[in-house]
Amino acid sequence: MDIIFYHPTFDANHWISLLQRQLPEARIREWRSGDNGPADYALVWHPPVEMLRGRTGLKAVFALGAGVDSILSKLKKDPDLLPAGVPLFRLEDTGMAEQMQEYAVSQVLHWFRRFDDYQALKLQAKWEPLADYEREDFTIGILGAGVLGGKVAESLVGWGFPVRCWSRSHKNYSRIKSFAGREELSAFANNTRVLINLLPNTPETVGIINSELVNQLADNAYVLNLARGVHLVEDDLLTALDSGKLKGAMLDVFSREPLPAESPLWRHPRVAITPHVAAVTRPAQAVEFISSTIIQLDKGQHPTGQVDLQRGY
Ligand SMILES: NC(=O)C1=CN([C@@H]2O[C@H](COP(=O)(O)OP(=O)(O)OC[C@H]3O[C@@H](n4cnc5c(N)ncnc54)[C@H](O)[C@@H]3O)[C@@H](O)[C@H]2O)C=CC1
Ligand SMILES: O=C(O)C(=O)CO
Repeated sequence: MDIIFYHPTFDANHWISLLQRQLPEARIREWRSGDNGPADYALVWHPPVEMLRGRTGLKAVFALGAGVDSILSKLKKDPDLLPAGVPLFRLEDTGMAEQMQEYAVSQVLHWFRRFDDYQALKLQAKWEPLADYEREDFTIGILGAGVLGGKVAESLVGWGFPVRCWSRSHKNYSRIKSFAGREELSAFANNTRVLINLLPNTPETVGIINSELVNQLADNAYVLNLARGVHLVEDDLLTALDSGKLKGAMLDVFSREPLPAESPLWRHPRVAITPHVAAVTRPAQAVEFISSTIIQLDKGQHPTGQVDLQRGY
């Protein structure tokens, strides 16, 4: 079996040696421009069109991340980016759920324990104990209840918060309230105090965190955007922060990355920012998932993780 690998920044040698350990029989190489040699599988991130053009003999292409929005948006502009009929797989969890849980739980607890208020008081040298927040007033609403959103929901239930999620179809959770479809979005938003976004970027989800949605949240709500910048209408967020509807926001992703220095988000006192690091690809776990998927495909099985190109995730 021949495997080609391309990533603009990852250490290809490290990935190839991890893959070789899992798939000792495979011939694995870093793809470079001009390489038209044989390939059964391709592992890619931001691949040049030349890499996969016409490779209809591939058994699968693996995206080296959870979100496939960038590859699908480039595919719309250039249908040669992926060979027709070849399945595209994405990473499912591979260590990202744990990272998302760490991020979401730590920030929810930060807001719940009013560390944002105490930081503001500290800057005024004020010693002032504040009233505690109650968990029942701290409903967490998670947009997207997939591989990552589902795990984040479970961890917040473990901390005793009321948790609800919103997805395309209803989920059968015992302690998480499930809402589905546009018709239930308002009911989901109503009384949500912390809105966490873990949706994929598709034409249906772009701009979903806008004034209309934010105005339906509980007063003094918070927004945690962990998915993609285009989900959030940044001007609407700033308006809601300045009107007092929102108490704070923590953003990991932005419609333009890196976030330009002139963005008012950098200077807003109630906006916290991280540079798209909520959950990064972990090579060893990703390689384990990819190798096991390859083995299943070679046996004619139907592993999970295949992207539905029509649905867009
Ligand atoms: N900030 C970061 O570092 C990272 C961000 N991400 C983002 O997180 C996203 C989610 O990842 P996974 O949980 O693995 O995806 P997933 O595909 O397992 O879950 C997606 C969820 O969104 C729901 N959904 C999709 N379209 C919908 C619609 N139109 N209406 C209602 N619900 C809808 C699905 O029902 C599902 O519950 C990725 O697509 C990626 O953009 C992923 C990894 C790292
Ligand atoms: O895997 C993804 O989709 C990411 O955003 C990685 O940072």
